Amino acid sequence: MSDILTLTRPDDWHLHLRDDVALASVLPYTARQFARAIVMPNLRPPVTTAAQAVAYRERILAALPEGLDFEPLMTMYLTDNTPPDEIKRAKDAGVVALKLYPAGATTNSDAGVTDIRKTYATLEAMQREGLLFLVHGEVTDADIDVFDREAVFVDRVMTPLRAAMPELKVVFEHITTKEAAQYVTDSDRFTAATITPQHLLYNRNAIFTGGLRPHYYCLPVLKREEHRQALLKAAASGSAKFFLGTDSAPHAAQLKENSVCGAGCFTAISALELYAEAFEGIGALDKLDAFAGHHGPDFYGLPRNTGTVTLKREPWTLPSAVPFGEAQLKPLRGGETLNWKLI
Ligand SMILES: NC(=O)N[C@@H](CC(=O)O)C(=O)O
Ligand SMILES: [Zn+2]
Ligand SMILES: [Zn+2]
Repeated sequence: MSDILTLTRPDDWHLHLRDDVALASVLPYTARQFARAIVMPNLRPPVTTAAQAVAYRERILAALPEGLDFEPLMTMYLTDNTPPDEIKRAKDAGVVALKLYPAGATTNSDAGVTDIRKTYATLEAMQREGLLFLVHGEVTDADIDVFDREAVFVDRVMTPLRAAMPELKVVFEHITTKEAAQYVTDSDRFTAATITPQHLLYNRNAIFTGGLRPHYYCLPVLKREEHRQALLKAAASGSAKFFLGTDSAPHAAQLKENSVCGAGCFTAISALELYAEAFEGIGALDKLDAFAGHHGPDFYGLPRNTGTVTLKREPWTLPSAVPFGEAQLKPLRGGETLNWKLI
């Protein structure tokens, strides 16, 4: 059993960096591990135009500490009213993808899409221009059980969408169920998925162990053990359709530990260590390099990174809280021991 793990320098294909002082607080954690990240556009107000994406990119680069080499890959927030002609401007501005937030599905999704068919002309423009479509895959109907929202999304939205837009590259973000893993496995080369560390490491019991644990609450919510097993199998299958996307989603601790707790787990501080633990747990450490460093750039049509990062088997204790502007941020697993350490 080796105590050193050298990986192709990875990218994070799903990341929330927020803005202003929050951005400055969390960006260094990502930039020390990852060469690039797909930056989510669910700011308040959301990043809905190419010009806003360019301005956000500038703010990220301005917040990047000296000496860290990191490239933010920008996305835009799709609304019912995103004009098809904004897609050309997006492409010219270097935007790589648009994001679907079904209205009401998750954090800052109130400006999201109310009916995907309203956006088809814009999706057609994306298909033409080669922009990717990133999907928060949950239906929002109040009569659908929160644990079933992803599986229902597969039938009600994904299947018709793929039929209508067969050559649009779609990333089913942060998948959490065996239904989604199966759907992506069975689909053609235009569909892929990201998987978070928390959905590989935990089932829904983690939210309820000894009391309600807000820092394990994200959306889509953690599922039953059989789903976690299906995700592990997909991630370690070697299939190029599955790749790393942390969905690291910082929320101030006082807002997580509240009568209404926002959805999101902060994992950027120890992302690679968490993935290493998950892959090692099923004896698949040899599959981590391709999952973290190859499949993402290949699907996006970008070059793989040339550098490497190294993890060492060395127990260390994750801080229980870190600064988040004036507030505090509590990492997933904060205060606990991790077995791998990025060096
Ligand atoms: N995953 C989450 O629970 N939260 C994300 C939004 C998202 O990715 O759905 C956030 O922005 O906080
Ligand atoms: Zn989401
Ligand atoms: Zn997210």
